[in-house]
Amino acid sequence: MLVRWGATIRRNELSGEIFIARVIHGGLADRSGLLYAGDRLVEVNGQSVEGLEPEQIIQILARSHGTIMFKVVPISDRPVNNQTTLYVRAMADYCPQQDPTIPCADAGMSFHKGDVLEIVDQTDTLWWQAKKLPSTSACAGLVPSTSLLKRKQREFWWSQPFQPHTCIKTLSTVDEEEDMMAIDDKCVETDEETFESEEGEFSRNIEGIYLAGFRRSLRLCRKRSHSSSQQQSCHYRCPSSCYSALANPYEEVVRYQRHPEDKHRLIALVGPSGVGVNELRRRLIEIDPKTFHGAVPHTTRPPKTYEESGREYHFISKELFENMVYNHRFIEYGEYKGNLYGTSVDAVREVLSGGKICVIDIEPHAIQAVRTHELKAYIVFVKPPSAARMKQTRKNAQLITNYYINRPFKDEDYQEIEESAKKMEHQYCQYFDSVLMNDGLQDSCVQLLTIVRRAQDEPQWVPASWLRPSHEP
Ligand SMILES: Nc1ncnc2c1ncn2[C@@H]1O[C@H](COP(=O)(O)OP(=O)(O)OP(=O)(O)O)[C@@H](O)[C@H]1O
Repeated sequence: MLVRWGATIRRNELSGEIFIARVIHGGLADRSGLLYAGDRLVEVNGQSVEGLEPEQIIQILARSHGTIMFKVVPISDRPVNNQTTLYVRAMADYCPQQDPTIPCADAGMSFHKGDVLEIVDQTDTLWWQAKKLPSTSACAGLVPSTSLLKRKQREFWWSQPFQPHTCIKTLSTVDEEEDMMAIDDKCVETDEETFESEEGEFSRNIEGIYLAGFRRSLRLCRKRSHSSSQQQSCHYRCPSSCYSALANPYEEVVRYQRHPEDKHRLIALVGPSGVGVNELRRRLIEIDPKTFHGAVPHTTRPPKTYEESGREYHFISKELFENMVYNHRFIEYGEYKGNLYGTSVDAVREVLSGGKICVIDIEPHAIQAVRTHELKAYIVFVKPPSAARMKQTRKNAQLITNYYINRPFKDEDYQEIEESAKKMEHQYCQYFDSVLMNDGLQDSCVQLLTIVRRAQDEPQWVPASWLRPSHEP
């Protein structure tokens, strides 16, 4: 292996001859244009390599200074390089140092979930050559091909001891059970009536525009359905994360820039419960309600006297709701106190068709439902600062939990938010287009505005399938 010179060698076990195994794209050998994969190595610096082991040749090279002379017998049919460059997003982590099967660990390139890789050479069916973008290095590194990485993932997966999967937990479900025993009168225990009469802040009417999608019952239904399903298997709850990662270690991506006349991209905020996703979303819409809008959710509960269908909710029958579920019309849905609630693709479409930017918040398992050719969702992960920092900044903040609305934060909440964020990031970071740390609220709002503008107006990597409309998603 001649990494420093940008090539690797192999020994033919039958003939004992040494061949150039591969030339690393952008390396010295490649740039010289003199060495090709398949060339037979005869001499190095005038010394015959006949009968030598590859390791002995490496030692000769290591002792060499200045110019190095290779004498080779060129391969008769030099391959014509007619490959097109492929861009992919890594859906898995890879570390060559931990891979005993890589032909040359030093020539390998590590990557993490979410990294965008430029695949510059796919000649070898097992080992591709790639650069990590943005790249400052001219030289590519070895990465496993799709088929090889899939195989590795499958082997790794099967070698793991069975662990019942625990989905990311909704805030304070266990503590709240205890709280039920000793109701803190500073908090308000949640019941449907309380919620429906306490909607004020969340459905505020500004300049004649309703802030849709902030209803507490909707948020609670999400928490309830989340906590009640924690015993369900991983495959049922989050097929988007574990299983599809096994199936697609790389996702082909292309550069996409929205044409000013195209519909806006959906902005989907994801974050651990309590981190401030709704606060940020609400503030964004309040800053510019003519530009930003939430999606009006659907529910099967009957409307209150002051509610209008299509404003607070789309009020529909259970039968119709179930039909929409059956036809995959919901991005997310759940049940709360016998009523169904959900955010539909149609509700998002309505906002986008009106020329506005639709901003919603979703649970991470719903990310796949918005990563479609039509919605072209831009995913912003809202990340908490450290627990210590949250303790300083969230003194007046209030939580909506399974059992209470507007409960002040406790120390355990900060820890839970921090841990939940770590799990979320670990499991879903490959889908995050931006990460926003919600430290100071003012700052976070400014950052979110910048992120949203960038998402709409600047080129971004998106799944290649989005630009091939016939291949949804
Ligand atoms: N950066 C911040 N600094 C101080 N307080 C904040 C900040 N961000 C949010 N808060 C406050 O924290 C509380 C929880 O925020 P929010 O309701 O937006 O949580 P969430 O992430 O939407 O969680 P959930 O989905 O469980 O309701 C609110 O009182 C909100 O005003």
